[in-house]
Amino acid sequence: HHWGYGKEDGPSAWHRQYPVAKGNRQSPIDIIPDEARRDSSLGPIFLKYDRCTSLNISNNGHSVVVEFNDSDDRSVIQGGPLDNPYRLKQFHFHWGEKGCEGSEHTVAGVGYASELHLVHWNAVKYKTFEEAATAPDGLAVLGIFLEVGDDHRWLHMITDALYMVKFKGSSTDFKGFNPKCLLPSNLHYWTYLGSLTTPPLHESVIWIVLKEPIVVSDKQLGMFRLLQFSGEEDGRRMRMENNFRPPQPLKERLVRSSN
Ligand SMILES: NS(=O)(=O)c1ncc[nH]1
Ligand SMILES: [Zn+2]
Repeated sequence: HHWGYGKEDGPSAWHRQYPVAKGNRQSPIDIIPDEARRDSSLGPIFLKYDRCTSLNISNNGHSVVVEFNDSDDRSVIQGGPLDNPYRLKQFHFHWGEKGCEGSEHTVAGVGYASELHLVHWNAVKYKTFEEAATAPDGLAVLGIFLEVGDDHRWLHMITDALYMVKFKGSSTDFKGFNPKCLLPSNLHYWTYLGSLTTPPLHESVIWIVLKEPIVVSDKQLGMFRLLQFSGEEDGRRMRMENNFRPPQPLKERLVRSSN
């Protein structure tokens, strides 16, 4: 009996199997810009992504995930709140069924249509992603909001592949993709200490959430909703949408802001 996003197995039920769901540094959160502390010691983030490290795109039953070769430092994020480079492991999306909700983080109570997460791990201090994923400074996730408007000129490279991974457990080659094409022009960000937003909800993430959303069309977002939570053999069709966790209590945390 696996976790999901439905009424019975969704975010409000996760604490039964994953008690850390009620922990002190859970994600996502509602980011309140006026309450974030502008921190001049927070430098710019640097993203060095190598197109040769992308491997495959797959449907894991919760989202669509693009995985990367993380055997060296060809694709890393560094700077900002990070003490060393963190290696890109995968990116994935969260989205809703209509334009006004679907992101995980919200900004002053307002949600976006979707949110892209680029997941990186601290390969300087830890030997494997799995080990890093349970350490308080093990992961760095870059969050990028997607808002609905014109077509995104490069997102079609992902949406064109979605028909190949319609069902849970499907995967296909996805070589030569550089996720740098999915970044907004401005890399100003908020940062805070949080967790994975899906089970096991480990409190191991330094979150870096970009202030500027990217713009994608409703048509492009609609392609994500053609994906299924369920496998090909499953009788019931389960459209993949609303795969987002709502904001969690901030507790004693401070959100910092780059300039
Ligand atoms: N949504 S998230 O980026 O916090 C995540 N990555 C891996 C598992 N969960
Ligand atoms: Zn995510």
